Amino acid sequence: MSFGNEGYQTTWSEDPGRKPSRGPPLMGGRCESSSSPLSSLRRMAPIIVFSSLLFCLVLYYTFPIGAAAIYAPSAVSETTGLDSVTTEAYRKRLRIRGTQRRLPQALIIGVRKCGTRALIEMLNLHPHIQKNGIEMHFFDDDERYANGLEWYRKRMPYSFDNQVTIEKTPSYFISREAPARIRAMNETIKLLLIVREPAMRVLSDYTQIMEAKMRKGRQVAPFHKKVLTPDGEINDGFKAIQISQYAVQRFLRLPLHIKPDNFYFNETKGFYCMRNETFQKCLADAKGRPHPYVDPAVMSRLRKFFAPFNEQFYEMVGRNFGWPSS
Ligand SMILES: Nc1ncnc2c1ncn2[C@@H]1O[C@H](COP(=O)(O)OS(=O)(=O)O)[C@@H](OP(=O)(O)O)[C@H]1O
Repeated sequence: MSFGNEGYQTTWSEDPGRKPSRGPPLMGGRCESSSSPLSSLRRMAPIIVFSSLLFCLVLYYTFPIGAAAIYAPSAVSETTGLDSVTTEAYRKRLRIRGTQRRLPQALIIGVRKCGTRALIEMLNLHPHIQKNGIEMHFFDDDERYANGLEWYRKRMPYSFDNQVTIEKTPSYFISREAPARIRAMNETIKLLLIVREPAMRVLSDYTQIMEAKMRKGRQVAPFHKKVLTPDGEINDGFKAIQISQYAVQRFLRLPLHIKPDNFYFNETKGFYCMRNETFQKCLADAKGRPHPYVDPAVMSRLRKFFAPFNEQFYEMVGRNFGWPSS
């Protein structure tokens, strides 16, 4: 082949799959151009693309989330070491490198119907928190407890070592066995207790029980018949009333992260809902059910009954919640 345009074009025209290039060749005819860096690169291109694809596939199937962790290092949060992709993947319980399942370092131990779900969901906005989504009933259920701590640990979500794993089971608060068992696991564990005006908590508890029974087509005694005895005394044999007689305490010592902006009031729902950069959510309809109408005199009776217990509780936690006493 000759140098110049002609030779160059001839070279390409021998390969009908390639388009002729405009202008002169960089280096003479076929033989010479095939040894140029550019044409070597051209020949190598399919091999490079194929090898890269193969490499990505191997990487993807070996470390499904590893690829996401490598991708976007610039988006990694300074405080958490997590980027939004890995956080999201993490929340879906996929394992990423550097994570493992850990025993909880904090527990929401109650109180039932006092906003325990709202509390765990709101805490979970903090990137140093990793919640366990379901109530484990590990410390208050003999059969589950007999499975051992390793069984419990394996049911916890994956977390980084700078994250606090948290679980909520409100009935730990009313279990005789749970305190000693929790202490045996970790005597420095943080316990969180959320409380609510006790008479209203009883009504909330009753509403849930009532709804569950009605769903099964069963009869439900009206509220006043559950909370008062036939001679008008407080029925303190009613479990919901026993649960509302509080005691215990709190705290986590985490860097400040969750801010007022993370909450907004939803007029329709009548409750605060949550949001961050990537999502917003309200709790499901089972939270914040409309309560049945109750004679105010019955609520007043309940409040009088709870008043001395509340005083003891205020003293114990060093805070007066100012709940009504009539
Ligand atoms: N943000 C937000 N959204 C919805 N609901 C909220 C919220 N904050 C607190 N609450 C109150 O939470 C009550 C339910 O409490 P729990 O989650 O502890 O219930 S449970 O024990 O897990 O069944 C639920 O009780 P009811 O109103 O009686 O349904 C709510 O009053």
